[in-house]
Amino acid sequence: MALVEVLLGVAVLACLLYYYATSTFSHWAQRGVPHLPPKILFGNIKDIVTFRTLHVYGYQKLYHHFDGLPYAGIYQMRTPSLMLRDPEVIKQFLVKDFAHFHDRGIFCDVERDPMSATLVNLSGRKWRNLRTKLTPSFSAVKLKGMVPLLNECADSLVALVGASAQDGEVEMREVMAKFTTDVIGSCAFGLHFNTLKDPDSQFREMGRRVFLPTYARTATHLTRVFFPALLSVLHLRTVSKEITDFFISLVRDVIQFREKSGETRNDFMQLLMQLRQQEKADRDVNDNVAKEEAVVLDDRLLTAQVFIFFVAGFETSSSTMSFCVYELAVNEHVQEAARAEVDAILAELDGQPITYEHVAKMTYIEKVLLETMRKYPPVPGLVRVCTKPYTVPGTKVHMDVGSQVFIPTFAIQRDPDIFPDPDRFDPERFSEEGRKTWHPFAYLPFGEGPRICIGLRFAMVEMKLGLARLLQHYKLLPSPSLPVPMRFDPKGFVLTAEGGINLRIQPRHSSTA
Ligand code: HEM
Repeated sequence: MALVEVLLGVAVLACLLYYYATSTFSHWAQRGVPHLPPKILFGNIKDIVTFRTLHVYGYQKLYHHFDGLPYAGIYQMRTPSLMLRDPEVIKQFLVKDFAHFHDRGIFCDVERDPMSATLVNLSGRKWRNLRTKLTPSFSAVKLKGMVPLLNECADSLVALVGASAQDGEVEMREVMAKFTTDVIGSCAFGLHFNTLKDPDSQFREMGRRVFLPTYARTATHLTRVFFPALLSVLHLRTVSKEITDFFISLVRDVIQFREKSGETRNDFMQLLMQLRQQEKADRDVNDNVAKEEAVVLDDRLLTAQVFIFFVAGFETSSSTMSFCVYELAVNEHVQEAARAEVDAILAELDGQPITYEHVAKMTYIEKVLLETMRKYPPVPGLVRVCTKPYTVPGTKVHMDVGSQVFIPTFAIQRDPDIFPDPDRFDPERFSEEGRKTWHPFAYLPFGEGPRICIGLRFAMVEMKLGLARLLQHYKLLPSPSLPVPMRFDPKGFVLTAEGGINLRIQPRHSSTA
């Protein structure tokens, strides 16, 4: 009898599990949206979830399965997701109908996971409110003030490349990670330290831990996107307690130091501290913002924003710069053209440090970076959730609140029908003429619409300046061990070159040898 009960229990549990795993699988058929038959538990992304295929290639395969269609339905495990393909449709969702899709649907639990209340994760009015507050910190005027800090970091970059060359070879991924850590440390956290000179700095170590490519981390990211509720049920944190505590105490120390010493600096920390003070003054005068809409820039929220500048800004820029030097090394003519531009600008400066205005003149280097991000978008896909019931224009496809939209950036930017010969590295795709050949919404490395990357301009200045200084001092050549074409690390959530980017470095002037 007991055995029968146990078997019955197991059978009921199995049925419930089966129901849970498949209950969403009629979603696209009911709406008449083209789709592929999903597999139990995995939907259409089994090869991605089981790490048999790198995520970008997995989505690229799905994308091409629906060639010729403006959109298609996919199942990301059991979550139905509308995959947008046509740039005009993408524009419709990201810009014209933004009011229906302003959130990413990412788990955010301020109490348990204080670092989760970031501009990237927040939703609705809270996001809007915070975005409005933070936007002025990224204005051209503010960035201009940060160029001297960037110049200091670029000096260290040049020195580090020279110092780390072993038998003339340097692993550039690590060097670029140190440079962008230094930049964020200086411009966001207001630190006077130098990771480039001190390879074991704790700050760099924390950066390494946040981004260490592991299967577990990729699995947590996937859970966060596709099963946000599970994170909460399992009491999982997106950022470990150790890392959270490190950043909270770091920010607290910097704030206390500045408040006590009266020291100021042209960095994001200062701008956020000013914002906090301004906000406090406004609150004292005017207390009429509805509570649920208000975002009060207290120490926790301030720390979370500085932290997200680090998370969103460090790996993305470092990965772009690494892929960029890779392409410059294997495309010598592009490198020479970029160097000619740098030399001409430096000649104008006659030994003075590079200014914001001179960075703006680096139009060829800009094209090189844009082409790098076409081939290697650091964020290879965009996600939105429906926040207000929606019907896809000109169709009967109805979307409920909470349903997901996915834009496969990597696949679109490597689609040969949009960017012919997509593996060829050609900065001229971004010339005035080149730009006329593709739809602006087919190029999305920074996203688009009101939720576009807030750090776009900062990242471009940082990367242009760093590259210009490298080209000023070194010739970059492929080392014999450099894989051509590029191979990606299968464990990475962000695109990472497998085995690093080893380049041969030839100093142009004896002083940098
Ligand atoms: C090469 C460098 C970078 C790339 C490729 C990049 C890419 C992106 C992308 C694709 C998004 C999502 C946009 C969307 O959903 O439409 C994003 C959002 C964001 N990025 Fe960046 N990013 C870079 C650098 C930075 C830097 C340097 C910072 C800060 C200093 C930063 C801060 C943010 C923030 C806070 C958001 C969330 C914006 C919002 O939801 O309102 N990013 N970025």
